[in-house]
Amino acid sequence: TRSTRPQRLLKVVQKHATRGDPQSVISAIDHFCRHSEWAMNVGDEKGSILDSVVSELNPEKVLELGTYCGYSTVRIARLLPPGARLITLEFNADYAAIARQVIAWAGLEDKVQLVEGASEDWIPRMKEHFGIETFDFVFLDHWKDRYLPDTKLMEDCGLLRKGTVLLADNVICPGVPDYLEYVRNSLSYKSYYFKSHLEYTKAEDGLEKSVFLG
Ligand SMILES: Cc1ccc(Cc2cc(O)c(O)c(C(=O)NC/C=C/[C@H]3O[C@@H](n4cnc5c(N)ncnc54)[C@H](O)[C@@H]3O)c2)cc1
Ligand SMILES: [Mg+2]
Repeated sequence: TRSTRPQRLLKVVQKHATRGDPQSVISAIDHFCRHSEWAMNVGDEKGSILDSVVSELNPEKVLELGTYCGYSTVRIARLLPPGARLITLEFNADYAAIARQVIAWAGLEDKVQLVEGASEDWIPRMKEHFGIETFDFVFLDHWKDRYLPDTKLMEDCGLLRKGTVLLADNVICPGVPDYLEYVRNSLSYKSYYFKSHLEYTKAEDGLEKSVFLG
């Protein structure tokens, strides 16, 4: 039977990227998605904004919701200081299997813990299962109707501290209206919109950076 797009993306990484070189993995995926098959990675343009937010923050404890093929996982993990940890949640077993191999090809498996399961099941278990007190940085890029409930769940589980940064992909396209309304109107967040484009296209999209105020 025909291969899947994530399988073809992994093949491109293994053919064109250099083992242990995260930038070559990122470039191989971006070239494939721009010239062969579009895929829902955060992409190079929004990815540069993601890079700048991570570099400025230098986070020790990072959570990513929605691994997909591991593109943003690699983007974030490559910038983390030694000893820092990224936990990424992915409930599709096929995508998780591809992402593990992409992350390994980039040589970042020591910084990344890919957990196969649903965010709503694992967010409440972060403290007892992973010994996480609070996260410094959270990247939201999973199903768009889960951004708001999962943010409230992280608040309720005490996983956010004064200064924790949430960065949400796709706040315009596909759009997350309920999440935007919440972080932009809640007294518990200071929110900023980074205007950009939907990955590999000319359509408008953007990232929303929201700082939890405690
Ligand atoms: C109209 C329209 C359609 C599509 C686009 C294009 C477009 C552009 C984008 O950047 C996008 O991020 C998306 C998008 O839909 N992303 C959803 C991404 C899900 C991944 O996360 C996984 N997952 C989903 N919920 C959970 C969950 N609870 N726990 C654990 N993993 C979860 C899934 O298993 C997938 O691996 C779409 C633009 C406009
Ligand atoms: Mg996205």
